[in-house]
Amino acid sequence: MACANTTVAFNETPEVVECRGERFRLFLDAATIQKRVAELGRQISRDYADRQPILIGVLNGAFMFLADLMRYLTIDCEVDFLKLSSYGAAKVSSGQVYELKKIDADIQGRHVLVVEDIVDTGLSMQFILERLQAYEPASVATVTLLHKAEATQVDVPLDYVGFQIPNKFVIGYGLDYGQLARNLNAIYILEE
Ligand SMILES: O=P(O)(O)OC[C@H]1O[C@H](OP(=O)(O)OP(=O)(O)O)[C@H](O)[C@@H]1O
Ligand SMILES: Nc1nc2[nH]cnc2c(=O)[nH]1
Ligand SMILES: [Mg+2]
Repeated sequence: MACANTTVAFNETPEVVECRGERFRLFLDAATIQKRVAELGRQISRDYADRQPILIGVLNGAFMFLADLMRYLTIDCEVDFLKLSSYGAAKVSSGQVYELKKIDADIQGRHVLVVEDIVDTGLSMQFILERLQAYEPASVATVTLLHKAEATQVDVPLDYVGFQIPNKFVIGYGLDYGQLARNLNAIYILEE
């Protein structure tokens, strides 16, 4: 099944998808993802029981994970977004992080949860954490659905991690390949 020019309905999870001429194999199915996101939601709700955090989603990749995670939070919370770009259309990080949109919310004195789809080299998360400190939040914690520990080059604190994954390129559930494949309901890994 191709994701470049074929519609994959939200309830379909093929074993293999083709995107921009590359084959990807099913790695984390929708049920597995939802179960883990629910666990993270429960854990964050417990940890923030006496606080009202603001979730900062990192566009574009984190939009789907953030939307699901918020629905598993049983505490009052707010949301805002910033937008970065580092991967471009490639399968490896450019090593350069660009800020494409700043946050709008005033986070001074607030409890911030940075929500990422993936921490790979760690350069995006490092850039975000440095930027956010300037706004003097009361606390900052990080949430990432995926972590490629083998690829992480910098020391960034990760407070909530959904899945540790191998150092391979993945797509789906918000993660793109040249802007495509974000709409897949599961996560697929590059076949080499
Ligand atoms: O740890 P790193 O090596 O910095 O990589 C992680 C970042 O790369 C991807 O975003 P990207 O910049 O490709 O933009 P996108 O979110 O719009 O897909 C991903 O969504 C993370 O934000
Ligand atoms: N789609 C995608 N984006 C990334 N950004 C950093 N790592 C990855 C990855 O493995 N897949
Ligand atoms: Mg991103």
